[in-house]
Amino acid sequence: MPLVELCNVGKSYGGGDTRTEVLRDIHLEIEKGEFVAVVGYSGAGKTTLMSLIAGLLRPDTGEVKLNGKAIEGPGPDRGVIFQNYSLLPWLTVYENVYLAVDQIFGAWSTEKKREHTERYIAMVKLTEAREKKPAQLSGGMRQRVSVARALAMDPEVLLMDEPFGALDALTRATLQDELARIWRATRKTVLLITNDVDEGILLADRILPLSKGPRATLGPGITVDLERPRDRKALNHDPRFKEIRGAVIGYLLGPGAGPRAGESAPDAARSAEAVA
Ligand SMILES: Nc1ncnc2c1ncn2[C@@H]1O[C@H](COP(=O)(O)OP(=O)(O)OP(=O)(O)O)[C@@H](O)[C@H]1O
Repeated sequence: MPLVELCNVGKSYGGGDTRTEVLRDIHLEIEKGEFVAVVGYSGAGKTTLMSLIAGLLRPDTGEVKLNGKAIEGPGPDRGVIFQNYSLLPWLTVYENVYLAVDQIFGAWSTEKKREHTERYIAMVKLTEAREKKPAQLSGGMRQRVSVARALAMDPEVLLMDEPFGALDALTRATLQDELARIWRATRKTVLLITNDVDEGILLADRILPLSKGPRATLGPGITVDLERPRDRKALNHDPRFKEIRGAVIGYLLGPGAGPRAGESAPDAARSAEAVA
């Protein structure tokens, strides 16, 4: 049984003349321990898809399941990381993570909760910044806190919605490498939503392209059979990497999947268009 399963899912916003069908016929299965990336156009419905799995939205049609059971709302079995950090500004790095640990593992001894908190802060290399408040941190550091907090809650699946989208290119690359390292160490099930094709290929086992909206749907899964750990510099010269990139971009730019007015293309597709 897949850990996460979406079957024939559809979602619209609004009603009457203003009704927009954002997602249609979404089928998705994620196995335990798998790292899946959904890559798609801005405005196509990526956040809507994530919110359905997070339990923040209900589908109009179809079913969204975790471990075979319909998702009724948000829960600690799904750790969600959004683009805009969502940390509590009046708490330190340590307190932000500890609060989440305490909510989930309230029955543990204080000592055990402290150790657990410290371990995840160390995992994202923030031990030295543990007493700082979010306003004193860079965007990359804030997002590391979000990752530590989500992982410390030990969810069954980590849902990441454009987690590095607000970061500069160098910080983004560093955090991608850190996420890859953490994933290798934890083998946590991850669903990453991104508009960056290369990010998806660098990190995931499988890429699912999301076609243009409205009525966006997932294209055929593309397996990323590149050895790990993956070296971003070496990948640029790897023929298999280029093949996978070509397949994803080919689908996204192909008939029926390209951008419509008001939407922007995923990063690599945009540069592929410029070259073409
Ligand atoms: N609450 C809402 N009410 C009405 N329309 C909405 C609502 N939320 C999203 N939409 C519309 O649904 C479409 C998909 O939005 P969504 O945020 O899921 O896209 P996205 O792919 O995550 O975009 P981005 O990459 O820009 O964040 C957009 O056209 C958006 O304007």
